[in-house]
Amino acid sequence: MAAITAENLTITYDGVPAVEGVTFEIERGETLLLLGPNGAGKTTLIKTIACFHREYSGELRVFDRPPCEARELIGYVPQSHNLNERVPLTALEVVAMGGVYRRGFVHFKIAPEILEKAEEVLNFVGLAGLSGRLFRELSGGQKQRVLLARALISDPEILILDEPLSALDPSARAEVAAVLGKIKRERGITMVITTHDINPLLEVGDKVMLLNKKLVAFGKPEEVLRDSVIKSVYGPLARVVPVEDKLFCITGDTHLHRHGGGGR
Ligand SMILES: Nc1ncnc2c1ncn2[C@@H]1O[C@H](COP(=O)(O)OP(=O)(O)OP(=O)(O)O)[C@@H](O)[C@H]1O
Repeated sequence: MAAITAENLTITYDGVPAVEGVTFEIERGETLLLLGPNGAGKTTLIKTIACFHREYSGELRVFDRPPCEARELIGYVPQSHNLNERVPLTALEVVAMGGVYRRGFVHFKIAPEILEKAEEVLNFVGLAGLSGRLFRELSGGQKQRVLLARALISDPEILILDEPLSALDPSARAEVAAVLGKIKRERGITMVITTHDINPLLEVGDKVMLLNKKLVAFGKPEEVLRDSVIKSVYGPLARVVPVEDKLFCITGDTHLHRHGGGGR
């Protein structure tokens, strides 16, 4: 069954297109890696799938429903969390909040079954021992895993992640990528993940979309990650090279610059 279907989808802000004429389909359980340069429309597309943005034309279906009728199926992890870190919330409380909000109202006291579920998902993301630690005192990779747990607590059918690896160092990126792989293998959740750097995520990606306002390419990683395709968006120095039997995509985009993995 298709999890997400888009046909000739154009998304606008006050009539100005940010995403134009995009057609694609993602099956249940597949992971889509959404790649593209700054301003390509990645966040716009995922916000529209998650019903945070509604100005679009063409067809968009989430499990065969309009996005705004499928909201309870979607877990969304934004690029920067909206938690006020001056409030001393523990990791467990942050995760439990995901379970509370999903029910449409705010409790002052979190129900024991939600706390129990929060412990379970924290364990799933490998943070069982840190449930009592203050969120603000965690490392970047640990925070990102707590935010994943917060989205997982409501058992979403689709998990949408906006740049889950940005601002993390290489070892934290590998940690978070490993948890995403576990979510895919063990929970079979459909995922849409935006990224500037596709390399740490290639293992989890079933499909890759290269977006640059219009859809440049869409398909299996080996179909999309070809020199000619990558060069058409990122310029003549971009390329795809095999490294130890895996593809490595050099686009000159953020992470590669910051951490010296190659690039322009
Ligand atoms: N709220 C908004 N109002 C008007 N225009 C917007 C709004 N949000 C985004 N845009 C425009 O839509 C286009 C796509 O932006 P979007 O944030 O979706 O790109 P992106 O690929 O996620 O970029 P980045 O990688 O830099 O986050 C840009 O031209 C941007 O200026």
